[in-house]
Amino acid sequence: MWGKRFLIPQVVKTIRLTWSHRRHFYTMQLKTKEFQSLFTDGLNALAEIFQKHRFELRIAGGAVRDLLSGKQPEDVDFATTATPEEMKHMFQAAGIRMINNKGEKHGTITARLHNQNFEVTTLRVDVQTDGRHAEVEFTTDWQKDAERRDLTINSMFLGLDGTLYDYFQGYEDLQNRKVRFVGNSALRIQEDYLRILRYFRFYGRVAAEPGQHDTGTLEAIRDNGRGLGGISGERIWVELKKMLVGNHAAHLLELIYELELAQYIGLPADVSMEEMKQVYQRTEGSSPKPMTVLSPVLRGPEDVEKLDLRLKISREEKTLGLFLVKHRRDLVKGQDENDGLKTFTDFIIDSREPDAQSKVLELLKYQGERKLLAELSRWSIPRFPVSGHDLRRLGITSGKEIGTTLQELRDVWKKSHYRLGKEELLSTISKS
Ligand SMILES: Nc1ccn([C@@H]2O[C@H](COP(=O)(O)OP(=O)(O)OP(=O)(O)O)[C@@H](O)[C@H]2O)c(=O)n1
Ligand SMILES: [Mg+2]
Repeated sequence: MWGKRFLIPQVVKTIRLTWSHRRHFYTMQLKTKEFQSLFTDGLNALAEIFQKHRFELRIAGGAVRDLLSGKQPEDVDFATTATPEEMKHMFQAAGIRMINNKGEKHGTITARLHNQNFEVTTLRVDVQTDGRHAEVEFTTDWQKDAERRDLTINSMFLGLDGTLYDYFQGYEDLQNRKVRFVGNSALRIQEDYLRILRYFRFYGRVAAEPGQHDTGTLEAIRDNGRGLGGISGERIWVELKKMLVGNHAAHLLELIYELELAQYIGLPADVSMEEMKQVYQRTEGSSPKPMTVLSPVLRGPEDVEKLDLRLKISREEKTLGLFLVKHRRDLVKGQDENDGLKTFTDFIIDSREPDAQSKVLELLKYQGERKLLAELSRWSIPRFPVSGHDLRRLGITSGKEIGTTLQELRDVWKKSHYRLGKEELLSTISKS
């Protein structure tokens, strides 16, 4: 019925295949406007330094995936054969500033050129030491670095001359809209259990239809679901949110339940999927917030509290969740055919909730009230025109009386659809 939430990016067709199958990877030339636009003064200067010192420098991972999908990458990570020490010497010799050396242990140096930061990471292999901590070992072998990455579509490198280095058929998978782990799924997941949720998120980003998973992949996820229990709530929530506002979110959330992952990520067990699927359909195309899409599986305030305890959601997300579970059934379109919005605007005007209007907008998305949603988006809270000061001027002195009169006037004003002005409202008292 509805189109896709987001257009799934078409894989770029302008790639020129220059030659194929050199050993077990092939190289291609990518020259798109998104790629060209990366070549700022900063990047050109960076490339020159690596060239001068004869170290290779390539774009790595997510940015390559995005470029091949015709999408402008948000952040671009670089990979190199130079070690962090070698980079430091190189940058120091060229008088280039390096910032926050936090990543250095894992091989990342951040250099600042022409007011732009560049994160460059040494090729590495993750070596497991005690099964919990990964120790890194630097390498100059590009394939080894590709092997430790999560998904084939995230395992490619792009040379600055536009050559694509693809060791695991990532480009083919992207064209076929397949999401696959690199090599053995279970091993990749055990290296970082968050990858289970990354798999779902990228499935939403890449796959054309719900339900086209390799059975082996789903088995590996099911077998390793418990590992999510050891992943920090913040990291889980970041991934889960991206999944919820992407394509196929209802299908993916259902899979989370089918694969028995819910308990490890703060979601209530045994909930009905029906309401969730309906809400997903209703919110299609209305840019719902992640919490709005998730809330149908939250049965009441306790479920929101539990979710917060596990995932450390923001205050704003939590209050929205509480608001939706509280009002999804009792705050509904009124009888007045000519002003269906009235129940909602009255609620907003009387509400002490911060951001009441934006919460009600999410409620209307949840309820699928598209017409009212459009109307409320254009509406702005009218100001009640009478103040205590006005009443004192009319000779009302008792604080209590001022309070009750103001309340009565507010009711008259609301009944008038907020149309009556100050004089009209004040004239209703003198008559009574
Ligand atoms: N758990 C993870 C996280 C990241 N990566 C690798 O590191 C790259 C960069 O990670 P990140 O920036 O977190 O994700 P992106 O894939 O770039 O996605 P996004 O567009 O959301 O940044 C990924 O492409 C992937 O190769 C990985 O293998 N396993
Ligand atoms: Mg990234």
